[in-house]
Amino acid sequence: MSATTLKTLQNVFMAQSCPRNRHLDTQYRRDRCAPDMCNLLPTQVGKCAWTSISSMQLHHLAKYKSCTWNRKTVYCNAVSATSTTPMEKVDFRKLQNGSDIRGVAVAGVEGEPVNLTNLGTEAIAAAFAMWLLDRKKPDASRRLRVSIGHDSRISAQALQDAVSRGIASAGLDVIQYGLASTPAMFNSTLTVNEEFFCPVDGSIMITASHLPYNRNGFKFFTNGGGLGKADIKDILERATSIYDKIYVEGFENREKTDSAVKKVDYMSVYTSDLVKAVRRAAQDIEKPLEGFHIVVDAGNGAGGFFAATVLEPLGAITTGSQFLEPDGMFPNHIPNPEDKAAMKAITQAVLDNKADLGIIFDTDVDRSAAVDSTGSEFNRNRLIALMSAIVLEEHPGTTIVTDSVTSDGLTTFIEKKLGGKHHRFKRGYKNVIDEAIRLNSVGEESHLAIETSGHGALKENHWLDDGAYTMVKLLNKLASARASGTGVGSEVLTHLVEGLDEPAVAVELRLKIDQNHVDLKGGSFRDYGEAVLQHLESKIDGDPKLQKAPVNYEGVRVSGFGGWFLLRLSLHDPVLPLNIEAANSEDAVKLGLAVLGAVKEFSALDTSGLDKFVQRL
Ligand SMILES: O=P(O)(O)OC[C@H]1O[C@H](O)[C@H](O)[C@@H](O)[C@@H]1O
Repeated sequence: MSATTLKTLQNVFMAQSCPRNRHLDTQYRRDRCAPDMCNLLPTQVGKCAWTSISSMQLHHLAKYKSCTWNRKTVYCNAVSATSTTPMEKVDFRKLQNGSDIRGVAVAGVEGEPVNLTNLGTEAIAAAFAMWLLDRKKPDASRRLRVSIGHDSRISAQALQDAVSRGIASAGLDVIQYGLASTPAMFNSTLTVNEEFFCPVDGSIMITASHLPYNRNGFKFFTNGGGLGKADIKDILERATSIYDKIYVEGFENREKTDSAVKKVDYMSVYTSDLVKAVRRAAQDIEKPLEGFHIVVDAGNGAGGFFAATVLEPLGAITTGSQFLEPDGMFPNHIPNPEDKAAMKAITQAVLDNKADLGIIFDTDVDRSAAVDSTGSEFNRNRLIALMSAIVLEEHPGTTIVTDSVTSDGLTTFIEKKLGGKHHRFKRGYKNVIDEAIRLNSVGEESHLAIETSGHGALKENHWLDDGAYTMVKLLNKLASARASGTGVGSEVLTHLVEGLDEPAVAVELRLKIDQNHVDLKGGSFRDYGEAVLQHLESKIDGDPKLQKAPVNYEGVRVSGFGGWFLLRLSLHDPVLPLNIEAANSEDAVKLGLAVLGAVKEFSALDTSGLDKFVQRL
């Protein structure tokens, strides 16, 4: 049997769907660099220089504009498929997590076997390339190109190589960014800068966001935004076919694919755009944050760049910033603004350093939160309130789209104090962003889509879900207030959220569904969860002290006892998250009891957390 490679397989698929791509792939194979050709001569300016390169290869290289690049930012290396690991069966469907791909990439955690292997990753990347080729045909001047970035996880390098092999196997150009943020990856599909091979046609971020160190995954982008659930399903189906074919035909004689990979310091482009945005907001002052002391906590994720390449060029002092070094074991705290220990760490850093402001990011910098100089958090509803105040100053009356677990006090604040409209939608950053885009398309103006999780996206920033840009909006406010003499320090921000009614009690309890329980009768946890919700709803209908929210897009949201609760299905897990907010513990417990009364007969539901909560009085 002849050796089967991902490349040849890919050619079969491509030849079927796109004959022109087969030509490009042939061309690409001729052009690609053998390992010994990949030493970039540092003295050569303007053009890429190769050692031992044939005139034929040079001819082809010269043909593509993408081979003219800036020596300062580009290096070349080879991606070779050298793994000799036996192939294991992969259930690709299980890797889908909403609009992301997530899996276990590192062995060693009991009960969590690796299901995101290098070979599986190669197949997924090849499948994304095919998906892209179906939507976007390369023109004669260049091949399609895909940028690849990663966060600080310990599996990042191996997966980056595997993704590169998968993309190159389909005949697409690979541009590696190394350590990067998720929003920067999306941004690379929009940037116009040929020196950095931008815009790229597609982009892949290797990240599992705030999940533990052994996980990893992928987010995919085109200039239309992040791929949605249906696209991810499609990619995983394609990956299954690619992988199964190799699995059946054998992989041990697999031909090496020594494709050239370009490496670019794209983060310098992205961060200089952030710096420019703040300067613009402060009447083009070079150092509008001069003298401000701002500490950053990157939680050892990818966000450490923000201190040295955004804040410092703007004049801010960043001493006392912490956990800026990437460390995929996350030794200090989970990089996630929703995590209490993480918020405590940045708050402490602000107080210890007597800083004006603290900024915290999640691992891949699509989420963020802040802390003012007194240690008061701009997180969850308070961050949404602050961002709403800023956006509504710029766009009076606009609609703010949020996730479903936002408080009643936030609605009152946005609508009564700020004069905007609060559209409380579903949980999930993609849901919130897509809803804001939809509202605009039907004539309802919206400029901000933001979640309590710290994900935020603005229309002015291409609906890019960007934790760093969210923080830039706060910096703009600080800088412009000082430039116009209307305020100094983070009081300017604190002042903007005055009047926000915050409940004394706000809890989230996550009730697990045991998927193997007999009560599921072999059905899915989703069906079971829906049955719980339906039952709760019917109980509420008969209770005069409780009122269902007149407009609600997710789960069962109920007002009563001066507070509210929301029980819904988690987007990803076999869990029913329950949020309760009330003015005091007694009322919060009454709300908890109303839920418990309705759900206790569902024996597959673990209500122990709720039991404990209602006994707290
Ligand atoms: O439904 P849950 O389990 O609470 O998770 C919902 C959350 O999942 C992920 O973390 C997404 O990034 C968030 O946008 C979303 O809000």
